[in-house]
Amino acid sequence: MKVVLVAAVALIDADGRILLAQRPEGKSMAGLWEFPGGKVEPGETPEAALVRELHEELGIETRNSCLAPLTFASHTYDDFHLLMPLFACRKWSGIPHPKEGQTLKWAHARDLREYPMPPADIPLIPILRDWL
Ligand SMILES: Nc1nc2c([nH]c(=O)n2[C@@H]2O[C@H](COP(=O)(O)OP(=O)(O)OP(=O)(O)O)[C@@H](O)[C@H]2O)c(=O)[nH]1
Repeated sequence: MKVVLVAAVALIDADGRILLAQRPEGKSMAGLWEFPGGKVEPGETPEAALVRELHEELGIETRNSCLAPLTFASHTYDDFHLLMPLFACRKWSGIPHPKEGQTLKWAHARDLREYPMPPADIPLIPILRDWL
């Protein structure tokens, strides 16, 4: 089974809300809400991948030192196994804008269950709720 490394981040605002992005039509798992992030390229660190993805997907800037490891997901999909470290980030510059057709939503940790998420993300919800 192919193991795919994807870095994801819980961006947390001053009110303790978390940024979710809804996968656009036409992509796998369209309509589900996920944490910003993406595949780690060969030779890239998860932190560098996130700094890059946050710039590309949301138009915001952050740095490695603002990304704190929180937990991870390890989930077997039909065609690959997803290994996804989840970082927490409270410091960035700019305002997140959907640059790739996503819909963005700031959600309170207690409301996360109301957003349909990919199966790999489900075990992360109680961890975020307890941590925030
Ligand atoms: N960014 C992100 N990806 C997630 C989450 N949960 C989860 O299962 N994934 C999966 O991890 C992969 C992320 O890859 P990506 O963001 O670079 O790729 P993509 O969706 O453009 O490509 P894809 O069409 O190949 O799925 C996707 O298969 C996505 O479904 C999550 O919370 N955040």
